[in-house]
Amino acid sequence: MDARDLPLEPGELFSEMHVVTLPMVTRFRGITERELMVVKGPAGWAEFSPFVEYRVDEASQWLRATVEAATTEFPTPVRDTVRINATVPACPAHEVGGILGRFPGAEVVKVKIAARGLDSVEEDVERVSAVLRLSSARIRLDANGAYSVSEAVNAIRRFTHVPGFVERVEYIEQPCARVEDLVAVREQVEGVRIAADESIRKAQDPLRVARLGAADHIVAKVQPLGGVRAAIRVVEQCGLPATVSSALESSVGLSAGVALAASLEDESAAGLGTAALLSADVVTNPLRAREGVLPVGRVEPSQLLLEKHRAQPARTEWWVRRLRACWARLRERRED
Ligand SMILES: O=C(O)CCC(=O)c1ccccc1C(=O)O
Ligand SMILES: [Mg+2]
Repeated sequence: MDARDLPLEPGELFSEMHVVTLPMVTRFRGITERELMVVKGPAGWAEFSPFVEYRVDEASQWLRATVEAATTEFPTPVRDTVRINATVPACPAHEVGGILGRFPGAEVVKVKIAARGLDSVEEDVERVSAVLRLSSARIRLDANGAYSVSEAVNAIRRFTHVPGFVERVEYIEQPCARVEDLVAVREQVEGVRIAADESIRKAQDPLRVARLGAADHIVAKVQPLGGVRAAIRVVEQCGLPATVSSALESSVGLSAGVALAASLEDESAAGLGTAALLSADVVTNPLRAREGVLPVGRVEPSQLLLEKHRAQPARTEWWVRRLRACWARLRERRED
């Protein structure tokens, strides 16, 4: 469904709307609980879960993905399972073994780094060393844009001294926030590929990364890019290899990510194993990888779990207001 065809109110399209608070196994991205909304539309269940600090402008883009999932079938997949990467938060090195144990069979591990910029580089090196020691997987790092150009160059140099790193690294995701800085890092660092995440999903113009030669690889996320089809277009137009990744969604949102990953011609282990970082979900059989792969297909929340994890009334009201504000924003823009 196109924004121009949206009915006046979300309640006219969605027959059910639920807000839940899901506890997490470990702190990730500064949070220990994931608050999100799931809705039921004519084509099935869909998730609406922009992070709580996002404003209407950014959050309404995520709502496009929700509307797509609730009203249309996903594109025909080209494979029926999707390989995932393990995701290691910026945790102390001694926790790495426990985290890796939650992702059996993953052949790639993504490690969060730079929680405090270059100040955390020693802890980051410890964590990366632990990953390389405890698994034989390939490795990806994600700095979430925390470094300046010179900090990125220095940090990357430190990582390349860790035994096994150079041989096993796939890429470093978003070392710096600005696209121009990614270009500079890419020019100054040899032998380590650069991936763009925020520069794709938070950009007015996601194709700028490819035009300026700011990355070797991109990360594609369904909700921030406005849906599975919109994400496929971004990947095609960028012309760069792409990794599909989650926004720390429930299994409902993850299943849309799996639909995207299963639609792309080239497969790259997806960051969609993050149900393993939640200690509860809205479906009875969470989308947890077995032998490193996830199945393609829709999922159905359990009314019991929706009830069990229902958010506090004030938080539910906040989400319903947010949904309506984003809905109004999409309808306003329907002439675009
Ligand atoms: O890609 C993964 O392995 C997991 C998902 C992930 O890292 C993530 C999850 C929520 C918000 C941002 C990010 C990110 O890639 O920066
Ligand atoms: Mg990232």
